[in-house]
Formats: sequence, C-alpha cells, structure tokens
Amino acid sequence: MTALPQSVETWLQRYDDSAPTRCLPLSYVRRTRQHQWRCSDVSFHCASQALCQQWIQVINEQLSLLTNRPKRLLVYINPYGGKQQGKRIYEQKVAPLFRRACISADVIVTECANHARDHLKTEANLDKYDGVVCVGGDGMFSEIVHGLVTRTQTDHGVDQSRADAELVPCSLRIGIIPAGSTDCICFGTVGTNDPVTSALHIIVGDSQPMDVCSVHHGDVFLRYSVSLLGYGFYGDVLTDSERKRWLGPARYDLSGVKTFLSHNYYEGTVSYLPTADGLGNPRDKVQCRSGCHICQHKHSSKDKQWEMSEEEEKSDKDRWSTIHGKFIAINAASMSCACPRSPKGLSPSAHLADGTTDLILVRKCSRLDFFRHLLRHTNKDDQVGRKEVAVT
Ligand SMILES: Nc1ncnc2c1ncn2[C@@H]1O[C@H](COP(=O)(O)OP(=O)(O)OP(=O)(O)O)[C@@H](O)[C@H]1O
Repeated sequence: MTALPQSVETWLQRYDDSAPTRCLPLSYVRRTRQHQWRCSDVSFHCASQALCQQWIQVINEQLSLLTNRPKRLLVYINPYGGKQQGKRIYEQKVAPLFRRACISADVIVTECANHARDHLKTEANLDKYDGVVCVGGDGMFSEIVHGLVTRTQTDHGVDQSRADAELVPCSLRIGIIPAGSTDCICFGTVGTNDPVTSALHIIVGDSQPMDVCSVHHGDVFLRYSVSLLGYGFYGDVLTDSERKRWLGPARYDLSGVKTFLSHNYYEGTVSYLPTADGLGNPRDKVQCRSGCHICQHKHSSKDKQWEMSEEEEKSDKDRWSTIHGKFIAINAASMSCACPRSPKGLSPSAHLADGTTDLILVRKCSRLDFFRHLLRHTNKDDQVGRKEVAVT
C-alpha cells in the first residue's frame, strides 16, 4: 500500500461511506513555495471493497476528531473591491474547495458599502455558523471586524464607546479571501495574498489571534483598527485615494504622489505608554509567526495586569511619555503591514497579538529625506534607520 500523504491534519475530504468502491480518492494540502498552499489528489486502490470501507471509516473517524475545522460558514463578497474580481475568485477558486471539504457556505454579495457590517451587527443569525469569511480587501475585513466586535459587545451589554471598556472577545473566527487592492491583512497573517492558500487555511481550521485597537475622540468611539492607524501622510493618502476609487489599485500611487508633493506637516503632542520590558522591540528583527513566543508571553503578562495593585496602576500612569513636535506622519502599526509592494512592511517586527502597537513618528524633514524614508518600505528590513524617524 502507498503511504498516506503526510498527517491527517492535511487531508481534505470526508467520505460518503455508503457507496461501496475499491478506489479511495483523497485530497490533501501541500505546501509549495513562498507560503503558498495547494490541494493535491491521490487515489488508493484496495484489494477488496470491504477493506476500502474500513479505510473510509477510519479516515472519517480521524477527520471528525479535528473539531477546529469549520462546517458552516457565512461568506460576504465585495464585488467592487480591488479589480472587481471578488465573485469570480470565490466561485472559481474557493467554492469548489469548500465543497470538496464538505463545508456549507451561505453567500451574501454586498450591495453597498457597510452592507456586511450592518448585517452582522443586527440581522445575521451567528449561532448557525462556525466562522465568517470576507472576500475582498482590507476595507472589507475592517467591515467584518466592526460588525462582529460591535455585535458581540451589544449581545454582552458592553458599551464600546467607553475607551476603558473591557471588550468581550468574538467567538467566531474571520477568514479572509484576498480580492482587494493591497490585501495587507491577509499578506501579514498568511504570508501571501493567494485565494487558494487562504481557502485551505480556512478549511484546515488554522487560526491566528490579532490585536484590535479602538480609536476614540473624547467620549466618542470612532473605529477599530487592526493594521495601520495613520495620521498625517498615510491618513491623507487614504482619504484622497477613496475619492479616486474608480481608478482601482492605481489610486494609491496617484494619491501617494499627490500627497508627497504637497509635503504637509502637522504640529502636535503624542502621548504613549511604553511597553514593559521583555515584550519585544520594533527593531529586534523577531518576525511574528504562528505560535510566536512573544505573543504567547503577552497572555501571561496580561493576566498579571488584571491583578495589578492600585500602586502599580498609579505607577503605570506615571510611565506615560510625551513628544511634542512637527510631524509628517504619525503611524501606529499593530502588525507589520506587509503587502506585495512592501514585502517586509512598515514595521517588520510588529507582532500580531502581543497587545502593543509600534508607534512610528516621522518628523518634519526635507522632501528628499522623506522620499528616502518611503523608499525603505519597498526593500529594507530596518524601516526606521533614518534620523527623522522615531519608533517606539
Ligand atoms: N457592494 C459594494 N459597493 C460599494 N462599496 C462596497 C461594497 N461592498 C463593500 N464596499 C466597500 O468597499 C470598500 C473597499 O473594499 P475592499 O477593501 O474589499 O477593496 P479595496 O479597497 O480595493 O482593497 P484594500 O482595502 O485591500 O486596498 C470597503 O470599505 C467596503 O466598505
């Protein structure tokens, strides 16, 4: 008998053991280059139908033990994200894999912006599903995060407008099928923006915790952020690019050049609470990956935080630092923000789930120096080596 492909965790198919046959086809996940996964098939031929039935029974039993695999998914497709290929990508590349893995999916093609967010907030019957999948880019993922987090807080009576509210974690996982312009969140979590790879990660039940940062203005809740919170240059690029959505992904280049030429700067004061020692450093070159020891360490330090005495809390307040100045960009990166254009990202060593954000301050400087800083995004590990850039 041929050896079975790798471990049972990589097998895809469940079997209908009612159909007697001597041939046993099996689909499994194969890792290829650059973080990409593919689905391969292999057929085993048995000496008798009875033996084949035995194999099928054992395989079914083994697969049913993998309880982290989803069986029912709620899928939202943004038909207008990126190059407007969301529907085609889902139907041609993802749906056949879900069918093969016996995953049932309820699909909603969004009709307008915030359709998915509002549906999740109020209407969706979440008890029916093991996870939510978004087919689109970072904006679409953000909609799903807002919908799910808000719904969870409402269901648990938590007031998310309070900056100090202790949010209840969502019970459903979110899968991303990349079909946007930058797909930075997919790239930063999976290592590639390939729809088939993402579908296979969803099928085998992989999961990766992520920090969610809430943004408030006084008592008013503004939004959640999971990747880059940008004030100044990046905020201006995004605002301008939204007006040029009809241009597709090229809008980021055009808005980037326009904002760069305007060379605006902003004067202000930034206050922040430095992380405790041992929680990683934005320049320590430790890349966050699945099972990252720094993100795991965070859980124990957070547990400790809940037990902080009043004095310890007070001294925490004393630890706040303040920087005043003129800035071209004030960025808070909760993840590396890697994407195909910037393979290492704006903050290559940012951690996905360590409970901290990397604060990157770009002081007012000449156009040439700022251009040199931007160039680093495309090829350098150390994004902050220049004197006008401070990182903490
Ligand atoms: N049916 C729709 N019509 C118009 N806009 C929509 C629709 N569905 C979702 N949207 C909005 O489209 C915006 C952009 O979508 P998405 O993130 O999928 O693509 P993108 O902006 O091209 O990619 P990226 O965010 O990775 O750059 C989202 O903010 C979302 O709110």
